[in-house]
Amino acid sequence: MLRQFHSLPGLFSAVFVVLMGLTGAWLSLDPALDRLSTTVPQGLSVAELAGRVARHYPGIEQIQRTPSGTLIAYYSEGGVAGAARIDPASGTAIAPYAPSAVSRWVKLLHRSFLLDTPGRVAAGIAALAILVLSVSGVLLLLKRVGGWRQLARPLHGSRSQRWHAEAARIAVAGLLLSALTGTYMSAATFELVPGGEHPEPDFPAATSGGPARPAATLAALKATDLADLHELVFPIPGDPSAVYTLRTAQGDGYVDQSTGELLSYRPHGSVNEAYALVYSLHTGEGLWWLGLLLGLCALSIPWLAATGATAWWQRRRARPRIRGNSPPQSAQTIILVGSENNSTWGFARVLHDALRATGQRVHTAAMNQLAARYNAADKLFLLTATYGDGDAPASANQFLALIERVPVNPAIQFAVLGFGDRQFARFCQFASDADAAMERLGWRRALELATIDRQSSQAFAAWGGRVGEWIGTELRLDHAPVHPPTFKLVLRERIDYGPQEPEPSAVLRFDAGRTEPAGGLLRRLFRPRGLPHFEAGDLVGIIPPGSPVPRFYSLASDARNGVLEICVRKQIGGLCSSYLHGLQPGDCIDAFIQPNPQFRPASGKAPVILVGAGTGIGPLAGFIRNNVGRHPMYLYWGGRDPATDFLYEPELRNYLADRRLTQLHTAFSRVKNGERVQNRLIDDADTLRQLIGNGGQVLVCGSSAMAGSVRTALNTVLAPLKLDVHTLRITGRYREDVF
Ligand SMILES: Cc1cc2nc3c(=O)[nH]c(=O)nc-3n(C[C@H](O)[C@H](O)[C@H](O)COP(=O)(O)O)c2cc1C
Repeated sequence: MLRQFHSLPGLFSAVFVVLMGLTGAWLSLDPALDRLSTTVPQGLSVAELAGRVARHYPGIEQIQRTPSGTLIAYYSEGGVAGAARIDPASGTAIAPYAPSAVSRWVKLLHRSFLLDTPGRVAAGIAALAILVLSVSGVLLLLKRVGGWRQLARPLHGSRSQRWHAEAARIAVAGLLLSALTGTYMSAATFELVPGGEHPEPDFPAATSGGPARPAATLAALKATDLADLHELVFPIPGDPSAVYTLRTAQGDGYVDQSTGELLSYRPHGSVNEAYALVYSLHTGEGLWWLGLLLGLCALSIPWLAATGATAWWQRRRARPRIRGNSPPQSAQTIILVGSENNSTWGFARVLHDALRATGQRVHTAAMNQLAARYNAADKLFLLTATYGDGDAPASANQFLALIERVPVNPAIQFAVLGFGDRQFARFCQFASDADAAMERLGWRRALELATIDRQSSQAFAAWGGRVGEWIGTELRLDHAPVHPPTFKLVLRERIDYGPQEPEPSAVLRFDAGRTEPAGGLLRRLFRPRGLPHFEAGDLVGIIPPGSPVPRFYSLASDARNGVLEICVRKQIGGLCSSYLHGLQPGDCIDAFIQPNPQFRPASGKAPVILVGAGTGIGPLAGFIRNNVGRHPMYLYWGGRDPATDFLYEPELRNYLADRRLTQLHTAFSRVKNGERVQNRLIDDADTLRQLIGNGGQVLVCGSSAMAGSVRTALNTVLAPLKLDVHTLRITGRYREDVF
């Protein structure tokens, strides 16, 4: 909901908002340039200045002082009107005054998109849109990092998400201020709120009528500090009833040209003063440094628009489409889905369509969208995958907290179907947790928890039979697995480790098998032809011959590295790993990319602690390879035997030499006094405490057994800091990619 509240105004107003940001940034330079070309004299009175100017310009009509302190004299000479910027020290001209036509045009563009009144309305709406975007953006950011105190925390997510949030984090205070003041000023233009206009003082009924005396001698002008001056209008020469008009920061009045007395005066009200402050805060006039800061923040708007639109598009593309989705309050059946990589949505869609075909009104949504009430529902299905090491998938990661707060609905009966993979130690653990929570809270169970291993269509159809018995209608659930479109990869290189061993490992490097751009800059700028976008830590899905179900491998390279690299151990009896190990250079495979934005080093300079075992080193090696900023990175890795499976050994030595890797700690289990990676963590406890105490984050990749031992070891290491893995995990500083 909050995300929609952020995305929709952003998408609708993008062009206007970007235009406003760019023009605002341009205009922010004016006060600073003005200030640079102006000397502000201390202790000079308006009388002294007026005297000096009048000496050089006998036909002086008016002196204006801009908020930055620039003095402009308007005069007439031989019947010709002129204007000049004045040096306050001498009263002479510094240069003729001619406001920049470009600045005027940019100001008009900023205020009204050059469209007069309709444009002013549009500009007001654009300012309001920036306000809404800033407020909703801050709320989203806080939700993402876990509260105010975590605001500076490293960010995770896809590249566009991180770039968007990173820029927003820096610029949001400035954007909020500009948007708030801009919205107020627009509202004041249309008299929706009090503005800056103030009533003129009453024109004096009578003047002394005496002869005009030099401005420099007039008491009221002597008593006014130049720093307070807005405008001084000189009397028409030869008219004894004419007066000086004096406008200052505090109020406006008329001054007798003979006695120098202040004849009438009207101080500005607090509303005028507040508006003047709003104006300064928005334009930077009188506060040039603030203007420049706001201008820099405004420059982030095009960047935020581009990265925000990309993130929105990526999310939209990944979103499953459900036909005939009834609103939650009128649906008889509710299907809630827990999914990370979308395949569970495919199963949910089949169930949704089959139930609709029986005449039911069905509502399907993510488990995180659990509603507080379902007025018409009597059936609730939870279809959920499990991720990490028995954790919730992305679309269900708030479900267990949400269900605690929702009142139990006795009219509804529930059934949970878990999707998982028996290769994982905690098979369908999250489905089991969700099922147990429902039961504990008192929801009525219709079917026992059922599980589906590796997206088996047969098991799903069989479960459909049980659902049919429950609802008293035959239900056919025919699920044909749909994968994202695949692309071809050609094996270019393989590096074998321990080929004589029963379970050898190999680093496999693929490319798209097409001509690549010439080397050097071109190659660095453009992705090699044919490879889609991916980053180290994403997953590549490979469908082995003889199975409809893809197997996923963590990527050890970034598309810009020019290859798609994975590190694979051959499992005894493993269909896909045997297939991959059987490939020779030149052989082709079909693959697709599954983004895994959770598993990336966060942005920023905080130390990164990489922990892995076996082929879990793949994505970690990719992170180190791409650590071109030389941020501190520490690798703890466990293998079996340095003679046969020291994966990436030469690369790691190079990375240590060129400082992409700060320290390397290895442990080997199949040597004399063999050790595992968790032993290294305990050995290095002091360093780890220091790194994590300094905001370091931990990324773990490997088997679930190893991940469990690493958690235990790190909990021991962190105990003196009163920290644990759970706390790090909920603040996004502990991430696992477990297989
Ligand atoms: C990184 C990763 C971790 C996984 N962890 C588990 C797990 O702990 N337990 C389990 O039963 N299945 C696990 N799985 C398997 C998924 O739950 C299973 O493939 C599911 O069908 C994916 O559904 P989805 O595409 O809707 O996310 C994992 C899969 C991946 C890629």
